[in-house]
Amino acid sequence: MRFLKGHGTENDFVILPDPDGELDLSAALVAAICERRSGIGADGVLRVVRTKLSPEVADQATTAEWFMDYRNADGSMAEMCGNGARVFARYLVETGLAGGSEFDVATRGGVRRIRIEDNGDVTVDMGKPVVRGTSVTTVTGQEYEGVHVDIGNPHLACAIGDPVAQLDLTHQPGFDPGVFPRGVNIELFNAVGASRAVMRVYERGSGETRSCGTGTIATAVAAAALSGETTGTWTIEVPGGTVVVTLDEETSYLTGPAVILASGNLMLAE
Ligand SMILES: N[C@@H](CCC[C@H](N)C(=O)O)C(=O)O
Repeated sequence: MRFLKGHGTENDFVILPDPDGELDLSAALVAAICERRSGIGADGVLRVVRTKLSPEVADQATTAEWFMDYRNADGSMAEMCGNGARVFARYLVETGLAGGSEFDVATRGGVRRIRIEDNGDVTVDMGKPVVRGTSVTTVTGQEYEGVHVDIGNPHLACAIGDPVAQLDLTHQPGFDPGVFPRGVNIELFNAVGASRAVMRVYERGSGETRSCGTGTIATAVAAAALSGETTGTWTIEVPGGTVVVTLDEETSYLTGPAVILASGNLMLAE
């Protein structure tokens, strides 16, 4: 099985080209691939398959030729992955499967418009984030309140007073399963000045990662809300780098680098 490895601000992915939809990608195989010692190691898998051959998103095939079939490191499926979409787009461009500076990609969360910037960064139109109220998380016994943001997938973005660098995120933070029956991605951030935040994240299905694109959108929404705003441009610093989030009346945009760094042949059993 051919594979590539890539990352977006160190949120890392194994890419599996499967244009004709022949791969039976079980949760166990995904978890084995993502395992950092006995596998290749990654936060998730991006299967590249023709949209028209993927019944769950076939209705998107009129605009998006390629479907980003995203899986978390534990093998679970997610609706959307912002950094994954940037890396997926980089793969399509580098292999000639997509041309021009703008094109669409199919995802479980709907069609996402991609723009390749002049400096090589990739921008994803992430759609309009929906705020669904507030909830709380518990990290090493400390409770933090946050904003429940839906950006295709569920997030709880919490502005905290403690420095995020000092948090212990080696264990699953607590959350209310009544509010998040399918689990939740939890962002903890410190707002720095008027339009900057420092964020860490504990992702559903992957644990702590060094960046989360959808999480940076949720953080921008929560950070903006602190000053009573719903629009603006936010720079979000994550352990793996920096991304820019723009919120406007209609939608949100995620901009940042995306890198393909290796390719090879995977010999794990299919
Ligand atoms: N890292 C991603 C989000 C991946 C999905 C998430 N773990 C979930 O289960 O919802 C991103 O960059 O958005």
